[in-house]
Amino acid sequence: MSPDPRLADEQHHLEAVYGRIDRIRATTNRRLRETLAESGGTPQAQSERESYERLYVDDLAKLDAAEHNLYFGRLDVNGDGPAETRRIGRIGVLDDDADDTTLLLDWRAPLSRPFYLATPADPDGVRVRRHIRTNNRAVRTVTDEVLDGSAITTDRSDTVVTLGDVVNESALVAALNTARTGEMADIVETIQREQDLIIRSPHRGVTVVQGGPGTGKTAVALHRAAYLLYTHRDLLSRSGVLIIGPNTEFLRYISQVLPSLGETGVLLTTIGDLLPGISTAVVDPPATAVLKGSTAILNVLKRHVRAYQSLPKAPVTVTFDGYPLRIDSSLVKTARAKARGTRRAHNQAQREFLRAALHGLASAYAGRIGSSLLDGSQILSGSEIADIGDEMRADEDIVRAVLAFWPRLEPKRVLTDLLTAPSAIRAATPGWADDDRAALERPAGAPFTIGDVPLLDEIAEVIGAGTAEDEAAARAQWRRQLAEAQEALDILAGSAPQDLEDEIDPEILMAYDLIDAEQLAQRQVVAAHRTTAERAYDDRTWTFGHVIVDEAQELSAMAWRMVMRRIPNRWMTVIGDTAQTSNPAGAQSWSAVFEPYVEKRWQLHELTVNYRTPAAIMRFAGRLLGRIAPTLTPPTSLRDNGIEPTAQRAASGRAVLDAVAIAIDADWPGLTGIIVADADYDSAVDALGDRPRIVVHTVTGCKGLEFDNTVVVEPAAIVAASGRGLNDLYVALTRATQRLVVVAECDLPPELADLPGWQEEN
Ligand SMILES: Nc1ncnc2c1ncn2[C@@H]1O[C@H](COP(=O)(O)OP(=O)(O)OP(=O)(O)O)[C@@H](O)[C@H]1O
Repeated sequence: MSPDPRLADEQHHLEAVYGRIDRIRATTNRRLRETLAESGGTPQAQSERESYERLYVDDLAKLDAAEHNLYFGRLDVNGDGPAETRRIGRIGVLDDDADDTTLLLDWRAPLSRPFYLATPADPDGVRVRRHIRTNNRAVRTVTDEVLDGSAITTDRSDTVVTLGDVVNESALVAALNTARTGEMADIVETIQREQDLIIRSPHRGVTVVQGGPGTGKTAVALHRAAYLLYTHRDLLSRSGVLIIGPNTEFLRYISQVLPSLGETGVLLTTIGDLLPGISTAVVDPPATAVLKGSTAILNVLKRHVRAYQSLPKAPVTVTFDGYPLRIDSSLVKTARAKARGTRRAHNQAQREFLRAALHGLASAYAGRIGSSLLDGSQILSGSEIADIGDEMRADEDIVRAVLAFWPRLEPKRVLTDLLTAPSAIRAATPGWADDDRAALERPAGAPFTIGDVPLLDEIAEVIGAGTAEDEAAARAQWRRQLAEAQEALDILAGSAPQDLEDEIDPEILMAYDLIDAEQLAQRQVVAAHRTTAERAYDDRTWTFGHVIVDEAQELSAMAWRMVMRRIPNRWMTVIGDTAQTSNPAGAQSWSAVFEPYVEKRWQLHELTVNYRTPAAIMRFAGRLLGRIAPTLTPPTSLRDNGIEPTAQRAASGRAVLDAVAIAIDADWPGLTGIIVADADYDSAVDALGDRPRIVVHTVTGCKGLEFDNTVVVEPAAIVAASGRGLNDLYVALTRATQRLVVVAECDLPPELADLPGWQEEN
């Protein structure tokens, strides 16, 4: 058989593309070297150099990341105009010839869209859609789909015709059958119609993507991030895109997808890591999680903060100018009323408290020294009394004594004070049951949990503070940065309808003003060389341009408040499956989550095809869905690989050991995941030792991940371990792309009892 001329044709084009990429790389490398060789200059010049350095390094990283399978698709189009060939790649590439010829169209460009949407029934002008597989800069295969009956089909056996709703079917099946590596791959070559509609959705509010396991929700969310960054580059490169995932293992799993699409600089984080200065993966017990996750905790936090605004039990005496003065309950009460009357956050209102208390002390002092000998009336003027108040402000002892009744607060300290003191909990929870109070309490020295992070964020709001680290950093930098801070304050004064209006005189700035100014200054001036993601990560008050939440069903109501604070424009993509919720404080319905924030202005999209789990496995897993969420339909598996799932009875006490032995002995191709209840995790890891291509996960840790083969250990233990045990089992059973083996010592749930190989005990 003669060589396929299409291969030579595509190879020729591929070489033109890589030739151009190599030239871009050489130029960027040269510029980087030149920038690194420069030194000295003003701080401004240095900062600019750092920006350029970052830009060049980023560009090089993007070229490297997109190198693999850079060119993958081609459309031969004959619409109304002349026939046209469009070549589609992971990133767009223009030639450096006189016409800037398009060598590759970016997959996100509108002209590329028919690659994902065209069908024989609706070809949209496309005559032939071609898939090009390359490896190491060489074209390996070329597959054509002829979409228009008039086209002359090349006489090759790999020509397939699009079937039903599935677009690019042979490439899709090949992608789905590829062995997993433990890192998620992009799906840019085979995005399906229902996925494309979400990825390119123009909706500017909350877009919710609900779909069963394996329906490509995560893939869709990541490609939507890439699409939005491409389409709204100016806006989103300044404000940033935030992706929130369930745990760091999951974030690691998905971390390469965006770089492979030429996008770096998106901030990926978990709820436990979202607040600057704290990082936690510790999970609360279920009863505690429910209490901390519900908005009923808001009043508890507010009451607890108000408890710091205290009254002296006995008068405190301070000395001014040799005269003893009393800080008593009535003086503090008056100052407290003034401070509360500002309706500002605790730390911000401290200034008014101090002013009012010093005014009270100054008046008392004036009463001692300035009363008329004739009638006892005050002979000092109001402004003289104010001057005395100012003098007192310079007296550290007086200020310290006054501020004991309105101390400056810091979120971690406030929360720790609450959770570790039964008396504080009791005072802040009137009407609560003692069991609930006990569930909130934790021993001194215990670490912060994921459920604490939204509480810390909420406290930071209530007291009007960043985290301690922020503030310490801001104070240290303040003197050096006053000039920039002042400039930023002007911006603040000019743009923000905030309650700082009356405080832009630099002479009377308090620490919190300077923090805001400094943060703004950092944003606008000083840190120009840091990426948007880095700046956003360090700043609690950063607001993003777009936020994506994956496994969103796991977020509590309090976690949603924290997320919403970071996205005031509410432009979000939220993906999840309420049937997979394992957090007892997580979501049962999307309307309950979103209506408080956007009322009816959110859109729901459903994905219905399971690209991951073969039909034979889904047959069993789907039965559990009937018990978890009878109204949801299990997704339809795209593939049936002919491998039946099986179950094996383990000997007494040997379920974990048998499961590990099975995984090792079977030596299946690809990646194998052993999924166990939390309590069995350590023994499974010990039994496995260090094995390539076999990993152990807990049911919660495997969320969002997938393996070619899975061994699910002791379903009864998984179900019994939590109130959402059935959901967890459903997640575990749907992780496999090829085969599933269940190993159990106890009886299986009835839905699984007819798994091939399982022996009921007599
Ligand atoms: N159009 C597609 N082309 C190729 N592969 C796809 C496509 N859509 C989904 N996949 C693959 O299917 C698998 C499941 O996708 P993904 O993890 O995004 O699903 P999910 O809905 O987030 O699942 P879960 O809820 O179970 O975590 C992944 O391997 C993904 O790459």
